Amino acid sequence: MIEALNEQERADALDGLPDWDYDDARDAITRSFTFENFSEAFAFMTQVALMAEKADHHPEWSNVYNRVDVLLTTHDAGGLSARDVEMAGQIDTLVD
Ligand SMILES: C[C@H](O)[C@H](O)[C@H]1CNC2=NC(N)=NC(=O)C2=N1
Repeated sequence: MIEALNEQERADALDGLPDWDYDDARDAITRSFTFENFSEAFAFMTQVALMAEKADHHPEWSNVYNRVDVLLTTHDAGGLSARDVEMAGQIDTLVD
Protein backbone atom coordinates (compact mmCIF):
# COMPACT_ATOMS: atom_id res chain seq x y z
CA MET A 1 0.00 0.00 0.00
CA ILE A 2 1.40 3.36 -1.05
CA GLU A 3 1.50 6.07 1.63
CA ALA A 4 1.09 9.81 1.40
CA LEU A 5 4.23 11.87 1.96
CA ASN A 6 4.72 13.47 5.34
CA GLU A 7 5.29 17.22 5.68
CA GLN A 8 9.08 17.02 5.43
CA GLU A 9 9.02 14.65 2.47
CA ARG A 10 6.51 16.91 0.76
CA ALA A 11 8.62 20.02 1.32
CA ASP A 12 11.66 18.24 -0.13
CA ALA A 13 9.66 17.03 -3.12
CA LEU A 14 8.27 20.50 -3.83
CA ASP A 15 11.78 21.95 -3.77
CA GLY A 16 12.53 19.70 -6.73
CA LEU A 17 9.37 20.72 -8.59
CA PRO A 18 9.52 24.53 -8.78
CA ASP A 19 6.86 24.75 -11.51
CA TRP A 20 4.25 22.90 -9.50
CA ASP A 21 1.96 24.36 -6.84
CA TYR A 22 0.78 22.59 -3.74
CA ASP A 23 -3.00 22.29 -3.29
CA ASP A 24 -3.55 22.02 0.44
CA ALA A 25 -7.24 21.17 0.23
CA ARG A 26 -6.55 18.15 -1.98
CA ASP A 27 -3.04 17.22 -0.77
CA ALA A 28 -2.10 17.41 -4.44
CA ILE A 29 0.22 19.23 -6.80
CA THR A 30 -0.99 21.21 -9.79
CA ARG A 31 0.51 22.75 -12.88
CA SER A 32 -1.05 24.57 -15.81
CA PHE A 33 0.41 24.13 -19.28
CA THR A 34 -0.25 26.48 -22.21
CA PHE A 35 0.48 25.53 -25.80
CA GLU A 36 0.30 27.20 -29.21
CA ASN A 37 -3.03 25.61 -30.03
CA PHE A 38 -5.34 22.68 -29.30
CA SER A 39 -3.33 20.27 -31.41
CA GLU A 40 -0.17 20.86 -29.33
CA ALA A 41 -2.14 20.57 -26.10
CA PHE A 42 -3.70 17.31 -27.18
CA ALA A 43 -0.34 15.90 -28.32
CA PHE A 44 0.95 16.62 -24.80
CA MET A 45 -2.07 14.90 -23.27
CA THR A 46 -1.47 11.86 -25.46
CA GLN A 47 2.11 11.59 -24.21
CA VAL A 48 1.02 11.97 -20.59
CA ALA A 49 -1.73 9.39 -21.11
CA LEU A 50 0.84 6.85 -22.32
CA MET A 51 3.07 7.59 -19.32
CA ALA A 52 0.09 7.26 -17.01
CA GLU A 53 -0.88 3.87 -18.39
CA LYS A 54 2.69 2.62 -18.13
CA ALA A 55 2.94 3.80 -14.51
CA ASP A 56 -0.66 2.82 -13.66
CA HIS A 57 -0.94 6.30 -12.22
CA HIS A 58 -3.39 8.76 -13.69
CA PRO A 59 -3.72 12.53 -13.56
CA GLU A 60 -6.84 14.52 -12.86
CA TRP A 61 -6.88 17.09 -15.60
CA SER A 62 -8.89 19.35 -17.82
CA ASN A 63 -8.31 20.90 -21.19
CA VAL A 64 -9.66 24.11 -22.66
CA TYR A 65 -8.34 24.76 -26.18
CA ASN A 66 -4.59 25.32 -25.70
CA ARG A 67 -4.48 24.92 -21.91
CA VAL A 68 -4.13 21.75 -19.89
CA ASP A 69 -4.56 21.90 -16.10
CA VAL A 70 -3.04 18.92 -14.33
CA LEU A 71 -3.59 17.81 -10.73
CA LEU A 72 -1.64 14.91 -9.29
CA THR A 73 -2.61 13.05 -6.14
CA THR A 74 -2.73 9.40 -5.18
CA HIS A 75 -6.24 8.18 -4.55
CA ASP A 76 -4.99 4.92 -3.03
CA ALA A 77 -2.96 6.92 -0.46
CA GLY A 78 -5.49 9.67 0.14
CA GLY A 79 -2.96 12.33 -0.78
CA LEU A 80 0.33 13.23 -2.38
CA SER A 81 2.76 10.33 -2.74
CA ALA A 82 6.08 9.52 -4.35
CA ARG A 83 4.14 8.39 -7.43
CA ASP A 84 2.91 11.94 -8.00
CA VAL A 85 6.38 13.36 -7.59
CA GLU A 86 7.74 10.83 -10.08
CA MET A 87 4.99 11.60 -12.57
CA ALA A 88 5.41 15.37 -12.24
CA GLY A 89 9.11 14.97 -13.02
CA GLN A 90 8.28 12.87 -16.07
CA ILE A 91 5.69 15.39 -17.28
CA ASP A 92 8.21 18.22 -16.89
CA THR A 93 10.60 16.45 -19.28
CA LEU A 94 7.96 16.83 -22.02
CA VAL A 95 7.90 20.61 -21.86
CA ASP A 96 11.02 22.02 -20.17
C1 LIG B 1 -6.11 -0.45 -9.58
C2 LIG B 1 -5.16 0.63 -10.00
O1 LIG B 1 -3.84 0.18 -9.93
C3 LIG B 1 -5.28 1.83 -9.12
O2 LIG B 1 -6.63 2.24 -9.03
C4 LIG B 1 -4.42 3.00 -9.57
C5 LIG B 1 -4.77 3.56 -10.93
N1 LIG B 1 -4.36 4.92 -11.11
C6 LIG B 1 -4.21 5.75 -10.06
N2 LIG B 1 -3.99 7.04 -10.25
C7 LIG B 1 -3.90 7.89 -9.23
N3 LIG B 1 -3.68 9.17 -9.47
N4 LIG B 1 -4.02 7.46 -7.97
C8 LIG B 1 -4.24 6.18 -7.67
O3 LIG B 1 -4.33 5.83 -6.49
C9 LIG B 1 -4.32 5.25 -8.75
N5 LIG B 1 -4.49 3.98 -8.53
